[in-house]
Amino acid sequence: MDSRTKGKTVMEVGGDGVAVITLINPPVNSLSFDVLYNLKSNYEEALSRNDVKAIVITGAKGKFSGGFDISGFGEIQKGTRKEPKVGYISIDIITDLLEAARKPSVAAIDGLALGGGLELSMACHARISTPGAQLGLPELQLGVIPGFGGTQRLPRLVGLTKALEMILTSKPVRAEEGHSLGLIDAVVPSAELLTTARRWALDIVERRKPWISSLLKTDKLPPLGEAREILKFARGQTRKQAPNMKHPLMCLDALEMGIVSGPRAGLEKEAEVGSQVISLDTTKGLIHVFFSQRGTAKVPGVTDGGLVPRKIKKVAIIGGGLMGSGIATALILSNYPVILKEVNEKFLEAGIGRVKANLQSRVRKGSMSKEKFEKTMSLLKGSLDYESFRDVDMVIEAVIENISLKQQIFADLEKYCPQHCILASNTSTIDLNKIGERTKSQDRIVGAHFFSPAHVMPLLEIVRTNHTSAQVIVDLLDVGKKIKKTPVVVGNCTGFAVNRMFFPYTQAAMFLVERGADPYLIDMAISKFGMPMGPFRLCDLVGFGVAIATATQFIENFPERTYKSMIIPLMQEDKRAGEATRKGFYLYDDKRKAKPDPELKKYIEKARSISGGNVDPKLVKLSEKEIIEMTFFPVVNEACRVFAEGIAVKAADLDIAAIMGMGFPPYRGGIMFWADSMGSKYIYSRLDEWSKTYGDFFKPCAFLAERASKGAPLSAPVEQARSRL
Ligand SMILES: CCCCC[C@H](O)CC(=O)SCCNC(=O)CCNC(=O)[C@H](O)C(C)(C)COP(=O)(O)OP(=O)(O)OC[C@H]1O[C@@H](n2cnc3c(N)ncnc32)[C@H](O)[C@@H]1OP(=O)(O)O
Ligand SMILES: NC(=O)c1ccc[n+]([C@@H]2O[C@H](COP(=O)([O-])OP(=O)(O)OC[C@H]3O[C@@H](n4cnc5c(N)ncnc54)[C@H](O)[C@@H]3O)[C@@H](O)[C@H]2O)c1
Repeated sequence: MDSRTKGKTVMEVGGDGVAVITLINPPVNSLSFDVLYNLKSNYEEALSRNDVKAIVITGAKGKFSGGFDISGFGEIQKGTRKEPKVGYISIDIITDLLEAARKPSVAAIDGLALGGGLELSMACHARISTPGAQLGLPELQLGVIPGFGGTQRLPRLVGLTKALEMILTSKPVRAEEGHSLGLIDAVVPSAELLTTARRWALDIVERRKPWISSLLKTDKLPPLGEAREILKFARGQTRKQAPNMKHPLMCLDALEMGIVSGPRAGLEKEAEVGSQVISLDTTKGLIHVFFSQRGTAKVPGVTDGGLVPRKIKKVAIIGGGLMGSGIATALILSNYPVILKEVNEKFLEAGIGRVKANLQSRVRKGSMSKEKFEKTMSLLKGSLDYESFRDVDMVIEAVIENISLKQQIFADLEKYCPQHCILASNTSTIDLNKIGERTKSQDRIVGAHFFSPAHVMPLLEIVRTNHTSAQVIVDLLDVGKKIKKTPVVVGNCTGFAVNRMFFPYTQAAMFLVERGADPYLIDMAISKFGMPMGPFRLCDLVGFGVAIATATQFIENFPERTYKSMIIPLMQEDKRAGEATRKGFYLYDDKRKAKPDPELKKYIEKARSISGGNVDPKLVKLSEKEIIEMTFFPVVNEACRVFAEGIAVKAADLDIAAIMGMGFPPYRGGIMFWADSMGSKYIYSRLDEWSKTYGDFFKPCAFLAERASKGAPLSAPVEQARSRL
């Protein structure tokens, strides 16, 4: 393959008169422009050759195609590649050359056919797949729309309702379901895939099998009135679920056009809006997230040294509380045998009970069978001592946040665990060097910071100290992948990356209400921005005990930039400690529904008199934009410090950490990506102005000041920015 080209297709013509065109672009045979243009020329050749009667399209190495090459969108967005004429690939090549050809084609699908991959196969005259193949149109999740005819062909093959479900949820179906839906014509074992597809193609030529153009099918489409009602409902749901995104509605426009005005008009509309969505900010954010998420496991100096992850056969967890039970659940769900250690029978039983409850909720929802539940639970063993730790490969400590207790535990672990055993802590704030102070095992001590609930939240912060060995990080990255977490490797400091970046978020919100802003309007503005909930609702959910313990760490470690509000401690004194006590910033009913509490005013006023601050008329009437800036720019400021100190290797890691650890809206691309969309100069100038009026909590850090002075992006690598400065 030419090193400048990205992928290719090859064509082989058999003695049976079938031309097999294979898509080759590892690792997922994505459809780069090179692959698509090669496919076109192979196709033209196949159509012009007298020895070719029919065509089979397949993918190399057990994968049909993962869709259009996503990096192509980035090239178009950056202007490094000119977008082809609107509709050129979808109409000129896929529809007019391929689907309308005089010779039939069959798609032979192994592994996956996603996005453009499935769309290409839907333009073929039949689809044969192997069992378990994944078929889907996940484009909306990337901020784009199916742009190779998927909005037109999928409803015609599987019906409008199912097509909408597949497109709007981005969820693929398996081959077996695809077969029952009419998307797949036959499911055959892998070894028979190509022979069956060839025979099928020749059968179409001989008219033993129907020659079907998906685009011209109408039998699965509902009558027009009904279709309009279905689309109206889908639009309503989409507006509710994705209020800040335009592309899902634009996708529905293309679907509707095809149903109302016919498939050709639909294809044209799809091509038009498909081209428009590429330049939306939300699309840029989502594509950045796609690559950043896959980049977190690439750690310079760690994963590029040829180290192979060691096999972790057995894991021990110390502490079966909220976190320990969640971590145990995540591990046994991925088939790791786990020992759970607790202080006494009662706590052990409670811990195992929590794991059981986590799994039972899956059984209740129908996502886990009773047999699988029993089998999974059988991987968990309880223990009250360290005897069974003698053959474990990894320990994760998850006891209460108490430094001397953790130090004692690590000293014990050194005695009982084998020498190769990884010693991990789930601490949220404590310096790992201190935890390991009483051991000689610094090279195998690492942070495995899960987020609550640990079996649900997708992020795993892997915290390395200056002594943690690269092998231990590689091992933990592998465990993270196996338990389906996105790992982010960060350095050791108070709060690591996520908690440290986000500590100013709640503090900014407390500051604003003490100066007269309405807490419920703040929560509303932040939810509208796309966070799962606002800072006050979040404090209620986390509980004031945890909130105070965490705030104390930041007050101790970063006193010069911590806003010390008494609102939460005052409420806690009155035994309102958040949702668990049914009273916090909100009042909670039996169904845990939150409602504002007029009593809250009393605590705010008292806190204000303690801090000595005054109501500021400007802050009473903040616009939504101002609320967002005053709560998130301090977060950006702290993220800059985290990046400048090398706690995160790449700014993109902080984006993923913010999205997966705090629920920052993915379509905004993450905290640093979002900040760069506004520019370092602007953020610096706002923080600088507020710090002059309201104090050092808002003071921009040196890194931000430096980048702003040169107009450099915050996310540029640290060295590169230095050399530009
Ligand atoms: C004018 C243009 C119109 C275009 C119209 C068209 O309708 C648009 C599309 O088709 S958009 C693409 C739709 N496809 C997808 O969204 C699939 C995205 N990929 C995935 O979901 C997964 O990668 C997977 C299920 C295909 C494989 O998952 P797995 O866990 O096995 O592996 P990774 O996710 O780690 O991926 C391995 C490497 O492959 C790269 N990659 C995957 N898909 C694509 C792609 N479509 N384009 C480019 N690159 C892709 C991924 O980045 C990984 O790369 P590394 O460098 O990290 O190894
Ligand atoms: N709660 C969160 O949201 C959260 C999130 C991330 C990390 N963390 C961290 O995880 C750790 C645990 O937090 P949690 O919320 O699960 O606490 P928790 O109080 O729910 O559970 C701690 C458990 O540890 C047990 N324990 C205490 N000493 C022990 C010992 N010597 N041997 C075995 N078990 C012992 C206790 O009996 C208790 O069941 C803390 O370090 C915390 O900072 C918490």
